[in-house]
Amino acid sequence: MALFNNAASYNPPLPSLPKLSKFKLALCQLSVTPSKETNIDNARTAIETSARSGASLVVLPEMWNCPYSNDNFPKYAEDIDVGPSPSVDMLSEAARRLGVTIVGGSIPETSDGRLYNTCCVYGTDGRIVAKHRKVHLFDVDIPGDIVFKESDTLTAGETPTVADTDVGRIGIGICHDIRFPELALIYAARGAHLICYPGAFNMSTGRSLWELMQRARAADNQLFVATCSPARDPTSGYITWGHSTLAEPFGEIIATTGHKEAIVVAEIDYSLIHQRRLNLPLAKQRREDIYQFVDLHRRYPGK
Ligand SMILES: NC(=O)CC(=O)C(=O)O
Repeated sequence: MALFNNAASYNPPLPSLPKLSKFKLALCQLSVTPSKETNIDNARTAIETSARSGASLVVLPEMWNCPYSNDNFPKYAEDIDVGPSPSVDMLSEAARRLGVTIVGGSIPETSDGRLYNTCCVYGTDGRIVAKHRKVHLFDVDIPGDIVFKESDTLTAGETPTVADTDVGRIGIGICHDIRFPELALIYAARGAHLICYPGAFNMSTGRSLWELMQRARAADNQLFVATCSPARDPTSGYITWGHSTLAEPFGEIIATTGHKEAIVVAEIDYSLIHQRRLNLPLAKQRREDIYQFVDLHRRYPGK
């Protein structure tokens, strides 16, 4: 029985290797304070430290410039396209000055009267090469534990996002986006080497799901997955799990950290993608005679 309409064949290409196929990645697990200026200064310092450690790719957390709450999102929001945007200016300047690619975590974005949870990717020339607006908003209701409704203030993005950079093709998801294997499947089908998920899982979902989700997305799609969380602040209204992590194409964890402020530096070698896909050729074993994959974005580009 076909579960999906036969519009596209899911046969992820072996992605060709980018300019830099072996490089260091840094995950900056930043403390987030009520002062946006302090957050921007801290992020700049962490990026500089990462570059000094030899990182070619630096990843920041979800909502690194703004304590995570619906009250704060409008107060800390920046208009990325029109400006002013001190967070974007800092990231762009740092990427260019240090010659690193930056997956700029996420910040609240204001645009045409709406708010989004948005991640920009910066090339080594400082230009924004991709902008991802979180497509799955985090609405959760676990009575006695956690209630949060991003949809009270935020609007969901409409498209998957792939960035072509010096350090490969990178698919972007923001936190709750990691729970949707379909998004990761699209990135794999488009030849991504790595999926980056800036994220801020909380103490409840973090314990049970944070590691599981990233290892699953890496193993399902036989590519690298990197997550980057804010550091845990037990006094905050929304306490984050931490544990920023890099997983490889078999789902093994290459590097991770605890819940305090930290920079995780680890080496990525994309030849492992080829090796793992030879070891276990899932693309050839897939039963497209009984189920098929539809990449709706490819079918309706621009939607
Ligand atoms: N910020 C989020 O999307 C949080 C999330 O997904 C969680 O599980 O916590």
